[in-house]
Order: sequence, then structure tokens, then C-alpha cells
Amino acid sequence: MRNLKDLLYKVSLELVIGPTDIAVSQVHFDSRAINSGDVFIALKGTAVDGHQFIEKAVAHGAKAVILEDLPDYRSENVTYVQVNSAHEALALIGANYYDNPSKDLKLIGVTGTNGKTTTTSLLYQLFKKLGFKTGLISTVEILIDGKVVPTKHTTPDPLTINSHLASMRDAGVDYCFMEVSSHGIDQERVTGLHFVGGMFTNLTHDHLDYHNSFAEYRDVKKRFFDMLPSQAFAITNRDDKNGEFMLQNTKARKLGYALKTYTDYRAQIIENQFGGLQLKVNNQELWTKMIGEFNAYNVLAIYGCAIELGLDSTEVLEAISQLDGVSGRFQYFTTAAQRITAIVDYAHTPDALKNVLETINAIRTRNEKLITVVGCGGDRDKSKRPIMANIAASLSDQVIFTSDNPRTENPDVILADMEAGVEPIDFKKTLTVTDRKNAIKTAVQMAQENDIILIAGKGHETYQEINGVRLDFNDRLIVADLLKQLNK
Ligand SMILES: CC(=O)N[C@H]1[C@@H](OP(=O)(O)OP(=O)(O)OC[C@H]2O[C@@H](n3ccc(=O)[nH]c3=O)[C@H](O)[C@@H]2O)O[C@H](CO)[C@@H](O)[C@@H]1O[C@H](C)C(=O)N[C@@H](C)C(=O)N[C@H](CCC(=O)O)C(=O)O
Ligand SMILES: Nc1ncnc2c1ncn2[C@@H]1O[C@H](COP(=O)(O)OP(=O)(O)OP(=O)(O)O)[C@@H](O)[C@H]1O
Ligand SMILES: N[C@H](CCC[C@H](N)C(=O)O)C(=O)O
Ligand SMILES: [Mg+2]
Repeated sequence: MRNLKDLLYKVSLELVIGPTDIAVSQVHFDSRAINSGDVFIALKGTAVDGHQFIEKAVAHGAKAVILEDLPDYRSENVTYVQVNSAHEALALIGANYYDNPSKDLKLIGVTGTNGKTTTTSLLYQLFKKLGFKTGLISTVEILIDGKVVPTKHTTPDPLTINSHLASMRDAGVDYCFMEVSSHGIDQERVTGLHFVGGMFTNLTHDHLDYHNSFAEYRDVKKRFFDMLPSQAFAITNRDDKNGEFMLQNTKARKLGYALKTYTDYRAQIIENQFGGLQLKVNNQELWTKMIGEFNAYNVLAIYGCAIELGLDSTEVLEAISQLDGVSGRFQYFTTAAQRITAIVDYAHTPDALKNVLETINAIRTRNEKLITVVGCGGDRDKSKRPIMANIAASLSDQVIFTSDNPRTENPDVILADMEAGVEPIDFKKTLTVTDRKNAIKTAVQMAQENDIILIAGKGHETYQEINGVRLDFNDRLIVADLLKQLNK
């Protein structure tokens, strides 16, 4: 049991009707989860207004309701707490409920359009290798010093975040690396967390369905740096045109990393090939298995973060050189006989797709064909569809457009949106196969000796969501199996 008054610590209250010095059990923002003695937080959501479920929550036994608008009908046995922002209240109550676990470990948040999972996962691997107990909150999984917890969100809701941070604290975790998505910042999922560091990867086109405009998307990302305390460090990519902007109003120590601009952490690419990258990092040599210029940024960012956290430069560089890649990010599969290479990558934004294709084009010899299999998600930013199709067609020799996660949309409508972006000159290179498995099969059948197949968009995902239903689906297993059959 918890005392409601303690849960409300630091929450700015508008009006309280009923006692607060009362024992309550759990906290929920979904009326369907409420049991007797719980607290219900009514959130104005993107689809419905949680205030319409207050009566239901009370009928299920809610003892207190946190809300923005008071209902006309109120039960006498319930405490109603009116706040200015219920999302903010949820975040603070979540932290209070678990006794502010983010204060008991060193929490580092990474934001940006692309590279969050890669950066946080590499930091997790690096700190584990250097002997620390480490935690990770990422799109792929949550890790509590090796223990895997499945996740659905990049940045989960505040109750989930704080509950995992509490498990990390209980497991003695020293450092936790966490992805901070723009939805997460906007919906106050990270409010009230105590960060010792913040990192910014880059800002390009994504989620414009949710944020309305690029400026709005950019401003939301900046809010993460605005909330960092003065003891924290904030390290941003200075080759990105918004790298400095992110730090304009932060109290944190401002730092930069870049390949093309002079700043605190600098790297130069000496060699870029399928085997990995050779870099000069602040005048020291570094070899890494990570591939492509965009990964030079990711590796440099984790180096800067590790140094800011007080680690020894030589030890860090040595450990970075041993890091493996991240699942579903430029993960590749080859056949011994035909030497066909298939690359599975999570590129689901125009910039990511362009980077991956340019990386492959930069390091391949021009004799082989590059075949790209790509789709775009349903119920998400539609404006990126024609752009991604245009990029895929102009930077590949052959493209097969297919379904990603159509969610509740008609897959063929998504594909038509994509096809509309292809330049007439590139039409002959394109083909549309709606079923993703058949599209991958088609690519493998088309491939000849030494050809390269890029399967973009789903990376690590182990499902495909069609008609609102998630079915088992795994690009990596499918392509590995098809390539194995070729080997026979
Ligand atoms: C668009 C969006 O971000 N939605 C998130 C949001 O839900 P919502 O505001 O849409 O909720 P809603 O359906 O309008 O309902 C409003 C409120 O009424 C409540 N309710 C509803 C029905 C009922 O019977 N009783 C009841 O109490 C709901 O629990 C909710 O509190 O808050 C929920 C709780 O945190 C999230 O699970 C949900 O994520 C949805 C499922 C989602 O798909 N989100 C994606 C877009 C997302 O968040 N992605 C980001 C970025 C991805 C990346 O680029 O990496 C992420 O961090 O994962
Ligand atoms: N630093 C980077 N700059 C640009 N593109 C990148 C960078 N790092 C990775 N990518 C590309 O973006 C894809 C997604 O990378 P990653 O999963 O690390 O990003 P993310 O920010 O976590 O994405 P999400 O918003 O879905 O969580 C990769 O598969 C790769 O194609
Ligand atoms: N976190 C990203 C995931 C996109 C992955 C892609 N496979 C899709 O389904 O569109 C998003 O919510 O936009
Ligand atoms: Mg991610």
C-alpha cells in the first residue's frame, strides 16, 4: 500500500476534493485495469479522452482519481485531484510510486530520429564489457544486467519505465541507457526522471503525422535537453543542423561530436568497408565492426559519452573494437556457394534508407546488383512513403516494394502511395509484391552470384501487423532459410 499524499509529492495541484492522507494500492491510467483501492489517472489521449472512463474506474473500486476536468457527478468516497497536466502528474506519481529509482543509478537518455537503438545498445554492450552492471531501455528490448524483458514501445509509459528502473536498482545496476522518443517527450513519459546525461543523434523526417510539422518535431526533441539538470552533460551531433539548437536553453554541460565540424569529440574515417570502420578518434586509432559513415557517428557518440562518464580513453577504445553489431541493424547473411549477401536493416525513415543504400554503394564493387526490398508502415506518417520509394529506386539496381506493418491500412493503398514517388526513369527497376515473404523470395530468386539484397524497414521485429493483428514474422529467419536452401 502507498499513501496518496506521498504519491502526489511534487505534483502541482489545482484543486483537491476529499482526503489525501489515505492508503491506496496500485496506480493505473487504464480504467480496465482498476481494482479496489487503486488510483485512476484520466489522460486525454490521442484517440479518446480518459475522463470518459472515470465513472467506470470508480465502479471498479478506484479510491482516488487524478484528472484535469472535474466531472459533474462525483462519488463521496473518492478523492478527486485536479491537476493542470495529467500526463505530467502520471510521470511524477510513477516516479514516487517506485521511490524515484532513477536517482539511484546513472541514467543516460538518447534522442534523435535515427540511431537511438544502435547507440544505447552499443553503450549497454560497452559498459557490460568494462565490468559494470548495466541496464537498457530500447525499441528492441529492455535489459536488466542481462535479463531480457520484452517491450512494445521505444520509450514506455512512466509506470513501466519506473518499474524497470526499480528492478535495475534492486539488481545493483550502475548505468542505464535509455531511448527517448519524441512521443515519449511529448507525452511526458520521461518527465521527473533524473538523467546524468543526454545525447542527440540527428534530426530528419519522421513522425510528421503526429507532430504536424518539422519545427514542432524539432521543438519537442529540444524539450528533453531543456529539462536536463546543471550537473548533467548534453552531447549532440554538431554535423547535424539542429545539434546546437538542441542545447540553446539547457542547463547541462554542452558538448559536441562530429566528423566534419571542429568540436569536443572528433573522428575521421580512415577506412570504410564491409569488415568495419577504421577511425581516428581525437587522434587515437579505433577499429570497429560497425559499418558505414552513420555508424562512425554512433561509435563516436558512445566514445564521448563513456569519457564524460569518467572512463579511461584507451580502455574504452579497446572495448569498442570488440563490440558486435545490434540485432536487425545492418545485420548480414551470406551464402558460401553463390556469395550472395543479404542485409537486414531497420531503415524506416528516408534518411536511414538513404544512409544504408549509400553505405552499400560506397563499399561494393560495381559489378554486382543491389536489390532492395522495402515497404512503409501503415497508420504512420504517410508523407515519407513516396520519398522512401524514390530513394530506394534511385539508389538500387532493382527494387521490390512490399508491405511493412500495414496495421489497419490496406497494404495496396500504402504501396500505391510509395509507387507515386518513383521517377519515371527508375520505373523499370521496380516491382511490387504485396506479401513480404514472397517479396523476399523474389529477391533471392533474382539474385545472382555476388549480388547484394537489402531488406529494409523491419530489422529486429518478430511480427508483422496486418489488419490490426500481429502475426509471427521475421525477415532474418526468412532470408537465412532461403539462402540456406540455395546452398544445398
Ligand atoms: C499515439 C500514441 O503515442 N499513443 C500512446 C498513448 O495512447 P493514447 O493517448 O493514444 O490513448 P487513447 O487510446 O487515446 O486513450 C486515452 C486514455 O484512455 C484510457 N482508456 C481507454 C479505454 C478504456 O476503456 N479505458 C481507459 O481508461 C487509456 O488507457 C488512455 O490512458 O499512450 C499509451 C500509453 O503510454 C501508449 O501505449 C500509446 O501508444 C500507442 C499504442 C502507439 O502506437 N504509440 C507509438 C506511435 C509510439 O509511442 N511510438 C514511440 C516512438 C517510436 C520510435 O520512433 O521509436 C515509442 O516511444 O514507442
Ligand atoms: N546515426 C545514424 N544516422 C542515420 N541513420 C542511422 C544512424 N544509426 C542508424 N541509422 C539507420 O537507422 C536505422 C534505425 O536505427 P536505430 O534503430 O538505431 O534508430 P532508432 O532511433 O532507435 O529508431 P526508432 O525511432 O525506430 O527507435 C538503422 O537500421 C540504420 O539504417
Ligand atoms: N518506432 C517506429 C517503428 C517503425 C517500424 C516500421 N517497421 C513500421 O512499422 O513502420 C515507429 O513507430 O514509427
Ligand atoms: Mg529505437
